[in-house]
Amino acid sequence: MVEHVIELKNVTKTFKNFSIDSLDLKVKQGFITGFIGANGAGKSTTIKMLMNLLKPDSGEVKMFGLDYKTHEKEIKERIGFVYDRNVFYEGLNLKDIKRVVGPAYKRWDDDLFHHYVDQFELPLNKPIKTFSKGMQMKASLAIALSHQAELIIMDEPTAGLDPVFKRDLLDLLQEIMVEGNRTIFFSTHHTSDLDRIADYITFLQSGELVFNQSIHELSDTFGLVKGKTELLDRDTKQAFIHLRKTNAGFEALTSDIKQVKQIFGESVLIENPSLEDIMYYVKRGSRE
Ligand SMILES: Nc1ncnc2c1ncn2[C@@H]1O[C@H](COP(=O)(O)OP(=O)(O)OP(=O)(O)O)[C@@H](O)[C@H]1O
Repeated sequence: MVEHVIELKNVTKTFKNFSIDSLDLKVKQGFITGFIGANGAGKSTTIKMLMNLLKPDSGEVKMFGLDYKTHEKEIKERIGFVYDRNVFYEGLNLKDIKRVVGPAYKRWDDDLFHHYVDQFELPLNKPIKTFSKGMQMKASLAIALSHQAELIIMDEPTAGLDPVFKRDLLDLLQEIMVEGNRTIFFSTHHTSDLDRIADYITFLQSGELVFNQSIHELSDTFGLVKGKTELLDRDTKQAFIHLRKTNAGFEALTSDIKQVKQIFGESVLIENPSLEDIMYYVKRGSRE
């Protein structure tokens, strides 16, 4: 069994006004990894390369240790790609989909399909095109689970969902992790989703990987530092990715709590930043 279900090595993809440059990324098997980054950071482009919907200009994409060039069918069998825009014929209902899609997968299980359709409270006889966004997401997830996908890849699954439905979906994702060695990799702008369920966070900015770390490692390294403005000078400022002045003094992000403790001792307050704080300060810091 491979430890990393996704492995990108030196992946480069260049568009006219954007590029992903030498991206190295490993996603661990058996965990939920959240994929974050501002609009246009390259998340969808990366996900498309994982799905072989887009080919890198150079570099290597390995899924389950396998290459699309030689093992496309096997890889696709093992991945469930979940999105709201259903690629299946929109006029079809779930019963038709079972008939059409099921036989395409070696490990398709009709009983499982009915189990999830029941659990997700989806109608079997209504055309998919009449489904709400949330229902389409669930339908897509039911199909992925019915062919027993080991890796579930989702591009912004919670976008546009109401808070109750969203929570429902996140609970579901957590539930399906209990069964076996599944891996979930999904992009989102809702960092609170990740505080709730993610084990690892992959953060992309302008096509570059900022970090790919466990939530625990993040809270060990990143700190939100608050203190009096008098503490700041050219040297001490170096400890921060970015800082902003507030009415009360300054607030700044560090990726090296130890160093901040050495420099400032007890004179500053160090809090645990939210993912949103980290994204905000890293983005601002990169503009300096
Ligand atoms: N086929 C393409 N041709 C040219 N440029 C493209 C193409 N696809 C994506 N881009 C550009 O690549 C950049 C990254 O887009 P991408 O959709 O991967 O970002 P994202 O992180 O998913 O953004 P969002 O969070 O807004 O969905 C954008 O500037 C986009 O305009």
